Amino acid sequence: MIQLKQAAKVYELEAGSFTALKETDLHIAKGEFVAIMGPSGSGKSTLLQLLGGLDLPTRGSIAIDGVELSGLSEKERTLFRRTKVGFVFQNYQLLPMMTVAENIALSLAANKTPKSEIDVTVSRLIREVNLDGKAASFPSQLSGGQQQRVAIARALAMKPSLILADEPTGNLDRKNGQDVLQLLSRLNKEEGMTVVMVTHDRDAAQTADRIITMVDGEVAKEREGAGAR
Ligand SMILES: Nc1ncnc2c1ncn2[C@@H]1O[C@H](COP(=O)(O)OP(=O)(O)OP(=O)(O)O)[C@@H](O)[C@H]1O
Repeated sequence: MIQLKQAAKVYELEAGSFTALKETDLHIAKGEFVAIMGPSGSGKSTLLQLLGGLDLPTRGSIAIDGVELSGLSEKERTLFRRTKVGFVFQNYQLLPMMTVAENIALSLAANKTPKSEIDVTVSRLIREVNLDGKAASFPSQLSGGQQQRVAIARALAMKPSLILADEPTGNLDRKNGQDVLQLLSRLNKEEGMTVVMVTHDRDAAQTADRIITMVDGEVAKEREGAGAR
């Protein structure tokens, strides 16, 4: 599914260059659930951005489903991202002036999906993330856990094969965090989605099949998570 070969990310700054990710080889199989842990600044978000084609490596290569991302034009990469990858962020990133249904429908509308099809898909997704009755609510009227479930529904709208989540439970209390983890785990186990999640929370990481620990821009440790058992 995802193959990094000697992929590195170097930022050029006025003070000199800074290596956020050292040459990394990494393979993530289709249907795998991987957690990425590590201290602040260790390169977790940098790695996640490369995995989703939000950014390109300065050296080395990254391929998703055999497609070499550096070989795509900016436009092709945007289309690739929009159809293959669902992103979930710590702060949800919902549009405050739009309802739950409108937020979920955004990428479908951008892709010129017919209105009747959008309505059916949005209803199905609202049910799937357990937000029945909230279609017309605005994000500010929802709890953090509910907002994150809207963000997950939005990420699922284009039927991506890969979900990338950056600290999806970071702003949530235990119960809401567990609901979000259960949802990600179900999408992974029952719908075969590949999930890569950055987290600071050891318990959350245990949801995964494999836990990767980054230190100073490199993969320092890999171990099995409870999800694999
Ligand atoms: N656009 C950028 N320009 C310059 N340096 C950057 C840029 N993005 C990230 N960095 C640096 O790269 C390093 C890794 O950042 P990254 O966000 O990947 O870390 P992280 O492990 O996700 O940290 P956190 O847990 O705090 O989110 C940091 O030292 C950061 O300052």
